[in-house]
Amino acid sequence: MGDQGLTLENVEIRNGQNTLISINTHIAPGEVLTIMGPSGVGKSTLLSYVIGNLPPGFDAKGRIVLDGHDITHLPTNKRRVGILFQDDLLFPHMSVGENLSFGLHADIKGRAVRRMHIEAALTEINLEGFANRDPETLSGGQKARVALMRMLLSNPCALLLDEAFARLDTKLRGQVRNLVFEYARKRDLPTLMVTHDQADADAAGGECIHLLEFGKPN
Ligand SMILES: Nc1ncnc2c1ncn2[C@@H]1O[C@H](COP(=O)(O)OP(=O)(O)OP(=O)(O)O)[C@@H](O)[C@H]1O
Repeated sequence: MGDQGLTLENVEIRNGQNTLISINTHIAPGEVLTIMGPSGVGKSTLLSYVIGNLPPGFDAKGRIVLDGHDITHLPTNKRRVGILFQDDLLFPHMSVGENLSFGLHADIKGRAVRRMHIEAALTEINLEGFANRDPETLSGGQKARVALMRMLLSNPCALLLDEAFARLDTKLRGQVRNLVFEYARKRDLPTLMVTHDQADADAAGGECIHLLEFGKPN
């Protein structure tokens, strides 16, 4: 068994001739690494490399190692990396329970067993009895909690946050952020957060890397 946590080993992402990002770092279980920097510097592209979904036109070098396993060449669905985006909308044509079921790991089989997991998950986020609700009838905070839980139900071993709180108003932002960090700590998930908001970085409390225009950390 290798080191626990998420390692980006000499990762370099290029867009044609330009080096966009160059990073070499390790995030221990339960810790948050924040990445900040100007728009277009390549923050989201880095996260897409970590989940195995680099857009066409980019090249990347370097290894991604999760809990001692080299996941660099694994398909996205085998990486055990969860991601939350700012536009993490719930599927509107599905109930809250069906949305959660979408996240629930495929290894969990049987209708009754899956329903039990979903009920437990709803209780955990204080939304007991919400399984049949239409997501459109939920408040912003409730939707954010369901989106978080949908992602956690896939049992990720690392967490990525791509401006995940950007659309929430200040008060809600703080609450949802605290909840996400609480889960990350509780489940010992190494967390890589991209944000423009210093308050997110402050709340995370861990290391913060500021990327400059050409992707070089200062
Ligand atoms: N799918 C794509 N195809 C081609 N170029 C892309 C694609 N996605 C992003 N880019 C370009 O790659 C560069 C990095 O984009 P990226 O979204 O990673 O930046 P970012 O730092 O996350 O920016 P922001 O803070 O605005 O979200 C930008 O110049 C962008 O225009």
